Amino acid sequence: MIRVGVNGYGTIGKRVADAIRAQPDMKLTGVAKTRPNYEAEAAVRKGYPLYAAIPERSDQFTDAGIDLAGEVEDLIIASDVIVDATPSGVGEANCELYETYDTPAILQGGESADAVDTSFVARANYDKAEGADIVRVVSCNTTGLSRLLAPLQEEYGVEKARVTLIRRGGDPGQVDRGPINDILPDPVTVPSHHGPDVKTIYPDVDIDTVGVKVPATLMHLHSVNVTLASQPTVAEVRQLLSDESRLFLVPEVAGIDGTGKLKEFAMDTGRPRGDLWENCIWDESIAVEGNDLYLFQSIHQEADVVPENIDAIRALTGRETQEDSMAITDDRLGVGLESLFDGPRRRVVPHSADD
Ligand SMILES: NC(=O)C1=CN([C@@H]2O[C@H](COP(=O)(O)OP(=O)(O)OC[C@H]3O[C@@H](n4cnc5c(N)ncnc54)[C@H](OP(=O)(O)O)[C@@H]3O)[C@@H](O)[C@H]2O)C=CC1
Ligand SMILES: O=C(OP(=O)(O)O)[C@H](O)COP(=O)(O)O
Repeated sequence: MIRVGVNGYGTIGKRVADAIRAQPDMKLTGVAKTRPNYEAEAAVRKGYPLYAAIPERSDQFTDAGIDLAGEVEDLIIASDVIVDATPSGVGEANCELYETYDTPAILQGGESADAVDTSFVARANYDKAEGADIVRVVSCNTTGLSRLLAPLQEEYGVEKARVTLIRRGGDPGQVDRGPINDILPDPVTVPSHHGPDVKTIYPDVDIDTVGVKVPATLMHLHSVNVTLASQPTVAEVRQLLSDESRLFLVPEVAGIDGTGKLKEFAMDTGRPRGDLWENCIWDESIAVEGNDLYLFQSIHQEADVVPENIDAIRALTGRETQEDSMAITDDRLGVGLESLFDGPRRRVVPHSADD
């Protein structure tokens, strides 16, 4: 069993902790938090050993009636791998601690690519993580773009990608973010940072991106144009993309016209927190003009990086091949939604820990 600790139990950390628990080859050693808030309460209820991320605040937990398993250093010592899901910039600062205890760590997309041995997207560059000390699972948008480019690059070749990212202003729980009533070029500079971030995964791909922030919280939306090195038909592109477990082609028959219904659909299927781990590509949007491919895809920013963290754990430890790890992760989480409409119905929610 791979012993995995989660340092930073927030939007991403709590989802990754649940995903670790669903894996047959992983044991969650515990989670580290800075305060005994509602998320700490939920962790205790789930039976996750709780560690004090900031030792000086341990008394806050005791005062709140929460028994700590120790301090964050104890969690690091007890783990083979640490998933760091602390706020942007904190992960990089924590690396010294991980190195002190010679414990490999997985950082998140808010950290700098320069701070890690490699950036990571399972479908794109799984093998690069083997033996690394510090790996970065790239941000939700970069994950979504890299997952889409992978089969296109392999099958047709990508001459140039141009993407407009319509970015949600903040997550539902982030009440200090916006805009509330505006549409902002964000970043106003062109190209945005997303293209260079994709190049940390695919250095040779020519990609330009621009970003916009809107008053939404549920998901991001990408307007994608990829100039291919050949001229497939729409049917060929559709087949290629639908063969990817982490690309969900939203069928016309579903009547899903936006991110609101996508999330409602996810909740209706019983997905924990209404999470969508897959890129959600509108099937009707797939168009080919000569060798130019166009499509819309939505990215659930809180969720799509979760299976990537699980695969990064295995990739780091060299325990499984890319294909086997992704298959285990997808099966244990229930990744893959196509069959809900055109194939045999199957489970699309995580196994429980004792399955
Ligand atoms: N949310 C998103 O859409 C996405 C975020 N990411 C990236 O994931 C990372 C985490 O983001 P997200 O989960 O949204 O952030 P959150 O703020 O939701 O969660 C981070 C958690 O870390 C805890 N924390 C704060 N300081 C420390 C510390 N010093 N040590 C340990 N824990 C600490 C906080 O919990 P508490 O203080 O309660 O203990 C907080 O809940 C960032 O790099 C972000 O860029 C990547 C993809 C998508
Ligand atoms: O959208 C994201 O980052 P990105 O737009 O910089 O790729 C991630 O979801 C993190 O989002 P945030 O940095 O707006 O919280």
